[in-house]
Amino acid sequence: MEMLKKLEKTLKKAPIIKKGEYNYFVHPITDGIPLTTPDILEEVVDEITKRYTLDVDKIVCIEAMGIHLATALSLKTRIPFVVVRKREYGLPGEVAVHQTTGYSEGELYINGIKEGDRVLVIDDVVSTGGTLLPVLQALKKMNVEVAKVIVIIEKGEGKKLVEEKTGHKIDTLIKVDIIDDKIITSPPKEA
Ligand SMILES: O=P(O)(O)OC[C@H]1O[C@H](OP(=O)(O)OP(=O)(O)O)[C@H](O)[C@@H]1O
Ligand SMILES: Nc1nc2[nH]cnc2c(=O)[nH]1
Repeated sequence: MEMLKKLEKTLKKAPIIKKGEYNYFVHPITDGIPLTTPDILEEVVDEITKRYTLDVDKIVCIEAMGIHLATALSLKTRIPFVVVRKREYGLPGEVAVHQTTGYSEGELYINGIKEGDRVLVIDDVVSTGGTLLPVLQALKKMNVEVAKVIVIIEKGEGKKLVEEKTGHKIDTLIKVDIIDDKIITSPPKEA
């Protein structure tokens, strides 16, 4: 993980809270607390632009903790971004998506993306896959071309599940395991 020093260092010391039975790590990239420094944001988006060529029309992120990533990436690449919101707008063509995570569930609403758009989907973490999977399935039904899926942190089996169910490769920057209340980081698990 030579390139993602700050991300790795801060993840290793991230606090873990219990949400029911779910072990939830708290980190600036995924929660905006305790402090999201320009350095850590820059390290992440610099690594993304170093590793991947992003020839897409739009960056698609998911509210809430994909928005700062899309913003930083958009400023760097000049590619505009769209937010899949937790709020219904009722705009023509709006598509609702049911999201579930290890600790919550709700609706997400897709606006601003049309058939034929070539997009990058970016999010902060994939854990159960209950957010990314239905979003990718909805975009497929909308005949949107998902050229790339990037998630900063992979945790649990969600990445594998989403790859198997959608056929998309999910590119991640770092893998997190929580074992005996300790955070272990490792390079992404390549399928
Ligand atoms: O793979 P999953 O189990 O779906 O977990 C990943 C999702 O969990 C968080 O979203 P959430 O809506 O919980 O919180 P946020 O509003 O802080 O982004 C995170 O931003 C991911 O979108
Ligand atoms: N910050 C954070 N976000 C999550 N989203 C799904 N799982 C997690 C987690 O463990 N930590």
